[in-house]
Amino acid sequence: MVIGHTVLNLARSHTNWVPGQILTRIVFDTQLNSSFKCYSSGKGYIRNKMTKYTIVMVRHGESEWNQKNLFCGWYDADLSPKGIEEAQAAGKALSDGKFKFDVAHTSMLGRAQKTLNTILTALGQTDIPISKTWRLNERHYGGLTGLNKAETAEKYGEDQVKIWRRSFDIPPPPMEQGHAYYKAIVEDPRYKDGPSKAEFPMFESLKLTIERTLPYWNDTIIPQLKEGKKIIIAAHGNSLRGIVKHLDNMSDEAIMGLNLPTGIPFVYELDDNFKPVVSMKFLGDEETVKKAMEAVAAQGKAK
Ligand SMILES: O=C(O)[C@H](O)COP(=O)(O)O
Repeated sequence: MVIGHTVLNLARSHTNWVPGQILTRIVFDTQLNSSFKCYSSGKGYIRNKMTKYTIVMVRHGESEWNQKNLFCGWYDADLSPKGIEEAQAAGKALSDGKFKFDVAHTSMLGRAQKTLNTILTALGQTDIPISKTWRLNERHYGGLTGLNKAETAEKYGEDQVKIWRRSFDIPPPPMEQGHAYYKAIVEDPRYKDGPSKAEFPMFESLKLTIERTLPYWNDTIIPQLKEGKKIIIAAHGNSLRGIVKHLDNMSDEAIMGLNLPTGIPFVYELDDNFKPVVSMKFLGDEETVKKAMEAVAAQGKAK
């Protein structure tokens, strides 16, 4: 059975699970025809590697541009009312799970920062240090920024939109100087300390996104984990997909099938080599997570 087989392979590659303990985890379907499958077994598997570090990540709540189904990227769209509710629910889930954090990391974009603040408010932890970095920004959607995803699929075809949205290394077309949002992004004073002119993207594939996100993971997040800090990252669909791909050592093909839902926190437990002992454990019920992932995947369908 494909699902069980996939779980076993993923599990073995991470941790040499052995039978005996209940485990529920999200896995990726090898056929890539749906965003993910859930697997839960009464027999399950015990990990024989120890969790040394725990880190929580969350994609921001629904933004106004998610709600309108527009390619957003580095445009600073606010949270929609539903996105605020999602952020509040994320805070409640973390509070119910008794999570506490020492530090938080987020992007330069308001939707991620607001999600983080809403969560920290729910946890009574608004006083912890918050680091903001462009390296956790959403991938830059280039010339597609501001276009409606469904209309773009009607015009260029769903396959092309899927390539733009989910291929590993095929970028969207660049954002030209005359683009409606060029100035709003390039001249935004929040970027005065970086990225440099040379680093400032005009488009990004997932590969390029990972190339600027991973240095932050390696040089900032990992050292803090080593210091014993409890960390939450509030960021974006594609900057987080990059981190997930790295942590789970997913192939360029497999990552195409992953669509992260808005506003549902997920937990990674890592061993002493920063390899996952538990991958992407969502703080939400399976059905809700599954539906939310499918809805993200469907944004690129023609109407
Ligand atoms: O930038 C955007 O439009 C979204 O936040 C992520 O979009 P995607 O799911 O189409 O990659």
